[in-house]
Amino acid sequence: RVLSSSSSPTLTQEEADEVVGKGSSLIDVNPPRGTRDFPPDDMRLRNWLFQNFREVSRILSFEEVDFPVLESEALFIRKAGEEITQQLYNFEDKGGRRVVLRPEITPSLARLVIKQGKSVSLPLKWFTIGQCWRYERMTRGRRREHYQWNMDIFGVSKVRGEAELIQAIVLLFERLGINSSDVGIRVSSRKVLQAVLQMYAIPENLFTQVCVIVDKLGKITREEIEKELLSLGVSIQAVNGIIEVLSLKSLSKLEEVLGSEEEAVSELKKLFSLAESYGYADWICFDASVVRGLAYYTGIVFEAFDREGKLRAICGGGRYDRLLSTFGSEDIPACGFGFGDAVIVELLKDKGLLPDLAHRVDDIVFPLDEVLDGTASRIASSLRKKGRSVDLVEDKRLKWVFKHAERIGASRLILVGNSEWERGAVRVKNLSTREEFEVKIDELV
Ligand SMILES: CC(=O)Nc1cnc2ccccc2c1
Repeated sequence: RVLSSSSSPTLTQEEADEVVGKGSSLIDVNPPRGTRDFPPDDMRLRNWLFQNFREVSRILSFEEVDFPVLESEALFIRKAGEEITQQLYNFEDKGGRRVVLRPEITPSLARLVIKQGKSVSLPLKWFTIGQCWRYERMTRGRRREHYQWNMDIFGVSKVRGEAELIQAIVLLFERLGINSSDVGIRVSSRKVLQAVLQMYAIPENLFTQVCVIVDKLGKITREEIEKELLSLGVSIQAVNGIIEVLSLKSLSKLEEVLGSEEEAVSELKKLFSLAESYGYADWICFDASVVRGLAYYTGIVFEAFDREGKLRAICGGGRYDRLLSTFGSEDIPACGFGFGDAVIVELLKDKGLLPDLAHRVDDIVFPLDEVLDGTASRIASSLRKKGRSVDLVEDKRLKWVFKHAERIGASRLILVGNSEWERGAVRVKNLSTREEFEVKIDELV
């Protein structure tokens, strides 16, 4: 019964295998490769993070929606060479249908908006927190699932949409104790790249693939990027022009290159002006190298990063005005972001901002004599009906009960003893003041 004792630390796989060696048929107790269990401590942290996601969504007056984790594979088949579509967790179900564990949320959102059609009034602002999957060769030992908070606005074509989304992100960081000296938000627009491709007369139909390639700037070498662009038929002059413009970090320099009439420039200037009005201007900076790796972005794109440069992007998003037409529907202007549950926790750890979330209960009820177990149950039940969280403990020595009370942060210890009970009372120990007094049962609240 090695695995049952709760006091021993979790067994390593080797120890568990050793137990198997003793002839018992212990199954592999680990979750599937690349996935996580959430034991109580981890689940408290996750609930704390998700509660903050929900609170910010409420404050921005977004409505919660949800979708199946399982989706039709067709929703995610895209030809732009994105990493996310090359790692689809896809399979054929028993009905011969091609399905996937979704790698992202946005296509499901688009599907529901199309399905709801005329019955939704625009603009609509929806959010969800959902698990997303990828099937990656475990060579990189990376996770195959994570939870993502998504916020999306459909029916707003102006940069007010993106400005609202960025406020949500800033509010979330501030709620977690992160400030603009810890984290910045790089902002650009795919219309910058679009303008550059036009300057070099590169065919429109290469736009999406070029975006996916230049998104890898800083992740793979410049030679690699050049090679992939050249293989698309982009001239070496265009490649150099693209990389030169994408290294711009000043909006006025961009205006010099593209001119103030260029939509990319006017939209970005409007967004930075709105940022001043929202009061989050010190969080954002123009950085033309931001393109994001998803094929369907068409305009403003943004990503939050830690200013120490230690971590991958914390969250990211942008405008995707032409996603619905890729599913055969009328286009509706849209913008949104995804915020994963992994990098943010690394950042909080680095900044010493992880909250101390202990298991807390209000009362422990403990019969000092087993003949009082019925009475103890009655007391526990009446406290629970009043909404108090009660841990009813039996078959334990009093010493253990005191330690347990400390461990779970109980506020009160209610001891049911024969002598008190004869007087219709119980002994109550206040575990923060250490005071102890006798309380008539009908005065116990
Ligand atoms: C840091 C991390 O866990 N990233 C991660 C983990 N799982 C994913 C699954 C699908 C898509 C993106 C994913 C990204």
